[in-house]
Amino acid sequence: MSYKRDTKQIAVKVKNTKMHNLKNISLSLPANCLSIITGVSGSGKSSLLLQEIAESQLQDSKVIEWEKSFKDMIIITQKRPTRNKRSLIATYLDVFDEIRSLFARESKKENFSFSASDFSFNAGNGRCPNCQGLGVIESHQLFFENMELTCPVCHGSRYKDKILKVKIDGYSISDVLGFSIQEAIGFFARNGLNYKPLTLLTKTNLGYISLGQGTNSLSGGEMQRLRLTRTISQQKGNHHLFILDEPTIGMHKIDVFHFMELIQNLIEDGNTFFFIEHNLDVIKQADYVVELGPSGGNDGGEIIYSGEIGPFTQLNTKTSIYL
Ligand SMILES: Nc1ncnc2c1ncn2[C@@H]1O[C@H](COP(=O)(O)OP(=O)(O)OP(=O)(O)O)[C@@H](O)[C@H]1O
Repeated sequence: MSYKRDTKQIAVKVKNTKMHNLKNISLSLPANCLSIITGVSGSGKSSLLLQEIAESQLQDSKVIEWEKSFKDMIIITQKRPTRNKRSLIATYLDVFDEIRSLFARESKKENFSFSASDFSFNAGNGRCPNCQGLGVIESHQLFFENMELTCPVCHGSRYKDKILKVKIDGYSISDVLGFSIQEAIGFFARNGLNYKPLTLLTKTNLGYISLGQGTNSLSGGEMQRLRLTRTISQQKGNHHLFILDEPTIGMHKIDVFHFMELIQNLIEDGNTFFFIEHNLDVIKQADYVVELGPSGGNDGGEIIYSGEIGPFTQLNTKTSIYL
């Protein structure tokens, strides 16, 4: 079923907010559409969307009235969720357990008889004892920041040699962690693993990152797209509200195009998106726009425009003039 866009179908009403620099403003945002909050730096976008609206799910708010109930509200900001060195793309997407079980089954065929936990690099008997499965060791410098050096025992593979002898299609588990997402799809498909989260990731143009890359090494924009992918692949059904903070930051024009295709498809499926966004290619694709301004700080916090995208493109605001 494909949902019809109707900006008159209200998701949330904001009444007289004075959060930070916001000047007692009221507005509403539609359900089942893409709404974009834009405006110059410091105009109050985060105060409105990330604080006033998003935080109303955590506490009662006199200012926020939800007109539509969503199954879930998923807020994805620029903040990194974890600095955990052991969080990899594969573990973050919940696909690593399946890989480990596959290798454990293969080891039995080859009479090694390893268990899935032997293929863990976080614990167990299979990981390299020198680096505890990190593949790197930290070199402590007196005057400089600590440096990470490739582990001299496992040479970065994270595992003991006996674990690396188990191969599928000629690849060890360490080789599989070295696959890019794009390469891993073929391996997953051939071996009956769930490759849906990987194909979804390629739609957000992250097909180039590797399964074994640490999530702490991703940029803010990459991390948001990874979190979006994980959230979508874990969700059953639709009718979710997604709040994203400049998701296309750092993306090339062509990447933005593909990313927006994914977002538009998710809206067709019945989801609602609120973005903070400056990217003109994205703003053009919005159904509904709110521009805050006219400037930052105390000189901001007013509504310059709030309504459908069509009339907005005819105006001469600081944003619409470039559309
Ligand atoms: N916790 C806070 N307490 C007091 N003032 C705040 C707080 N957070 C933000 N502000 C102020 O409110 C104003 C709007 O900030 P906000 O972060 O909402 O702007 P923004 O439009 O999202 O900016 P940017 O595009 O630079 O992220 C700024 O003047 C900011 O200094």
